[in-house]
Amino acid sequence: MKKTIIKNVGLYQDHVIKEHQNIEITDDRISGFPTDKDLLDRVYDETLDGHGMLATPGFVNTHNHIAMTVFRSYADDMNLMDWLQTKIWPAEDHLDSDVVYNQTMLGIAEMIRCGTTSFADMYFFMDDTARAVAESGIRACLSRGMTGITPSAETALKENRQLFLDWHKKGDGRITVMLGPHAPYTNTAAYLQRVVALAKELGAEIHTHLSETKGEVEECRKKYGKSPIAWFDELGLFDTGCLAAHCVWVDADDLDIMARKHVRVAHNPGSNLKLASGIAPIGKMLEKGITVGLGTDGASSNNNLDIMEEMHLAALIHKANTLDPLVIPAETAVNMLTEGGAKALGYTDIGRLETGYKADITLIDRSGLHWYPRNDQMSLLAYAANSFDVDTVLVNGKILLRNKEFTTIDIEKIKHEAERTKNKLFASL
Ligand SMILES: CSC[C@H]1O[C@@H](n2cnc3c(O)ncnc32)[C@H](O)[C@@H]1O
Ligand SMILES: [Zn+2]
Repeated sequence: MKKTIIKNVGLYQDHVIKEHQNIEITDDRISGFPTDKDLLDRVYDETLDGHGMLATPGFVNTHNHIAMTVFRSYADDMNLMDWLQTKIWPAEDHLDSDVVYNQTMLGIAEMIRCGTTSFADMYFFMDDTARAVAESGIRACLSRGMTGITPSAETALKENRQLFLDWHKKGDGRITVMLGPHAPYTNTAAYLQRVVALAKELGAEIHTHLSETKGEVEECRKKYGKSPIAWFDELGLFDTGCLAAHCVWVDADDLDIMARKHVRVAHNPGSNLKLASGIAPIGKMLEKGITVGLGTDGASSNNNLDIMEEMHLAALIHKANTLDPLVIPAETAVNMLTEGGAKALGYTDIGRLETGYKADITLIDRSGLHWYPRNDQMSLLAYAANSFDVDTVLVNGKILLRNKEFTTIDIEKIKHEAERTKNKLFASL
């Protein structure tokens, strides 16, 4: 049994920050909030000084294609379909397991440095992604992306099944697996029905892209006479639980279906802006009680994996889009970064700093000039803070970043390998 104490820290709970608190961790879970007096006769294996810091639930990145770090700043200023069809999909044919493993390590390091403790991913060579997750100590929800209209359709189904059998609830329980049908426009009804059958057989949830662009919705209506949300609902894709990325072009009927079927949304404001996809009606989703978390999407459409930036964007763009300054207040933005994100990934004991919850914790250094004067700390966190303030990151009670230094990752090796595998991939194009 390992006992860790975080002493004298600002504690974020239910949108309230209490100063001078202690957080006790036993193995992988928060075991209490002892008083200073309690600490006098307790002995700990590890002590973290939280003086000047704010402890928040670890940040959650609900939608990523992590190994796409290799395509960072490779194809910019294009819309989604041009970007996918002319640049990304042809280049992805040249990926291999060495590229995916090393680029995943780079992405994991970037996310940990930005305070992220868990992420959802959909990509290829997911066994290598799982290996990098297991080694680095981060938490992840992984799916093999599946496109039913390509020659890889059969292999993809087999690989996603095997990924589930090999990795679901593995890596000290840090890894979960979903099924990843890519999108309505890359799949057929017959293939999606096989995905649903597999989901029911395994008890697996679904991670997909839905209603990302106006063109996607128009094409779906023309082909099937209904919206992508209605089509996926009819095919049963929401029946075992679904994490849907984007949901930009959804109407009132779609929102009703999403609320009724408990579809959880990964909101990717940076990617939606950069690919000129549009702005999702997040205020309306929240009004209907739909769970919403934040995602970066891959590093090629963002172009970084800094989830605090997504929180800032989410806190700002919806105000301008709806002309309502109250649509996403500071505490809602912070909630999407933490608890909302954790719920979106299907976690039931992650996303809050409470006794019994997993010890996924981000410590934020509040010494920067932008943290002064101390008016409203929720506002400072949502609007003024940035990821350079992240000082310490714990996942499952284990310290992955301490005083802004990695504890499990050799960062120079990661940079070298990222450059090597990028050169290898681009030489093969
Ligand atoms: C089949 S694995 C995942 C697949 O998704 C592609 N992708 C990356 N970003 C997006 C996005 O915003 N919308 C749709 N598809 C996206 C990625 O390149 C892989 O091919
Ligand atoms: Zn995506």
